[in-house]
Amino acid sequence: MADSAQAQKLVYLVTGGCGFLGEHVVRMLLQQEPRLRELRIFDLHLGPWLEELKTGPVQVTAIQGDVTQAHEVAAAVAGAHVVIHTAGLVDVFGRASPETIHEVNVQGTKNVIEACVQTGTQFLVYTSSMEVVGPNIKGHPFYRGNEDTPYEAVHRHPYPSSKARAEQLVLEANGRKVRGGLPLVTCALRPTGIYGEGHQIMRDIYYQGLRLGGRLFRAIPASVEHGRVYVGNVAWMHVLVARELQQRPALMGGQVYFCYDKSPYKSYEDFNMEFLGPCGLRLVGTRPLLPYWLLMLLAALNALLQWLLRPLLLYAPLLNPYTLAMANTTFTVSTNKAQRHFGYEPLFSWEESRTRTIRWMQAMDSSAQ
Ligand SMILES: NC(=O)C1=CN([C@@H]2O[C@H](COP(=O)(O)OP(=O)(O)OC[C@H]3O[C@@H](n4cnc5c(N)ncnc54)[C@H](O)[C@@H]3O)[C@@H](O)[C@H]2O)C=CC1
Ligand SMILES: C[C@H](CCCC(C)(C)O)[C@H]1CC[C@H]2[C@@H]3[C@H](O)CC4=CC(=O)CC[C@]4(C)[C@H]3CC[C@]12C
Repeated sequence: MADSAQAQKLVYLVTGGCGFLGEHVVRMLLQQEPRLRELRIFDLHLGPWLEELKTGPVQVTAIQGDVTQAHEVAAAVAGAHVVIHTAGLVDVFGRASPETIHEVNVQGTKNVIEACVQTGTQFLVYTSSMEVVGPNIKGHPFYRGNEDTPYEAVHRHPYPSSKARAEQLVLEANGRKVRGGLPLVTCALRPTGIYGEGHQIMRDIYYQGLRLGGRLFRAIPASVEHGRVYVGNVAWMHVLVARELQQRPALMGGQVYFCYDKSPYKSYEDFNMEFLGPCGLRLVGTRPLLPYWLLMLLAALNALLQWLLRPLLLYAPLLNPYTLAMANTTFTVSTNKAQRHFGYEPLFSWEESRTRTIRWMQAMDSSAQ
């Protein structure tokens, strides 16, 4: 009876709800969360697609706001039962300054936590990242690891450092008393590299391939495995974890969960070819065409150029020392913790995830022509 008493009673807030992952979380909540009364979508930039959601049975409230502004966050959080905090500055290309990345990812998360405490919101789900673990600066492989696998997590880059600090703050906040006296229940989800409809980096690589006459050149050995997970499954995990956190706070509060599904273990480039291949692109070479030291040199040159050109223009290519190290270090996850703790099974099979992603890329292609 508890469930029917709660029917259509809950208010959810999704920060970053207009981003790549955020949009999938929003749509998944509307499809899969029957207890939803109101869905608040908080983002710096609101998408026009939100309008089409406003005609359904759930009240959809779009809030244009900035997570770095505590008062804007508090106003959005007030009265929400659950907050899913996906907003973040995802930048490993040097587009934003380290201070800005820290401000959005760390201060923004502090603001969300404080808003929950002050306004009495009891459940907080944080979108963390595999990057809070690694790959580390020493390039140690993480091979089919799980949440308990020992690994020396050492970061220097602002993005993983900020995600790690934000995750720590969220986990430490578990158990704090919120307004009204109930304990805050928090947990963090750590996606590996997300792919699927709307993935900007995949789009960039696709257009890069087109500019190179339909070819991409292998830079990374096929033996280096990189963990990937389909955006629909990451979204589903967020919906499920938010629901189950309310049922099993003692088990799930303060926990971290990797996001995983049945996507195959492959190198970053070979995995991308699962989608780029059917769109007409070819990966040239069975081995890297350039030796690693030369790639490292080019990456360093890109970093230097970025620094030199900064006063004039933003030069932010895909290749830099950090992205090269990321792509060139094995990092894969093999775990069933989410299944054990809250019954997670991927909603989309690998075949379906692949088909959906290819269909999106082909549609993008035809609309570009
Ligand atoms: N894309 C990936 O492969 C992975 C992403 N993540 C995490 O998932 C979350 C979502 O990432 P994506 O969807 O890929 O990125 P995204 O850039 O597409 O989405 C982030 C959203 O946050 C919003 N946002 C940024 N700064 C904001 C601010 N100051 N105030 C309010 N909203 C702000 C953006 O406008 C955007 O809509 C991030 O927290 C990211 O760290 C974690 C693992 C992998
Ligand atoms: C852009 C990189 C691939 C470049 C290939 C090269 C060097 C040959 O040109 C991407 C390789 C690994 C990606 C990252 C990884 O999937 C983990 C991530 C987790 C996040 O939380 C955010 C995104 C990312 C950092 C992702 C970004 C692109 C790569 C570095």
